[in-house]
Amino acid sequence: MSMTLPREPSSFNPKQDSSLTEGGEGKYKSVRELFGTDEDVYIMDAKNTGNIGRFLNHSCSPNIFVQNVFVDTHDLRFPWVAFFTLSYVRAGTELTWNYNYDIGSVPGKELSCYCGSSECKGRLL
Ligand SMILES: C[S@@+](CC[C@H](N)C(=O)[O-])C[C@H]1O[C@@H](n2cnc3c(N)ncnc32)[C@H](O)[C@@H]1O
Repeated sequence: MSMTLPREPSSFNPKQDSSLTEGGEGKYKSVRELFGTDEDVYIMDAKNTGNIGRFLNHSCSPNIFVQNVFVDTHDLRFPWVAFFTLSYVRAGTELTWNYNYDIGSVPGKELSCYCGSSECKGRLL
């Protein structure tokens, strides 16, 4: 018999988590500053921890796509972020998705794309 523990939305305040700060200085840069103070946003940041999905690379010709799925609540703020294949994928093939970042949207940040696709746009950011 398998038991499934209830999955609760968690709250997280980076300013209260001492593992993310060192000597009062922020150890990791928060992306919260990219949003306005009046914007009520939830950010899923897998930089330091997360499941295997955080290792999926971007490709300009991806073989999977991402979709929000509502499993344990219909609260739009707490979807499961699910990946589905776009077509048959042979075992051993790297799974990649299109990050769909807006190139030039993060001031001072440029990221070249190395997906290797013939349709590569050359940049992630
Ligand atoms: C979600 S992580 C993917 C896993 C990461 N490659 C790793 O080894 O931990 C996203 C980061 O991987 C890198 N990355 C993913 N796809 C890329 C691509 N097509 N070209 C260049 N860098 C990529 C970028 O540094 C990006 O910020």
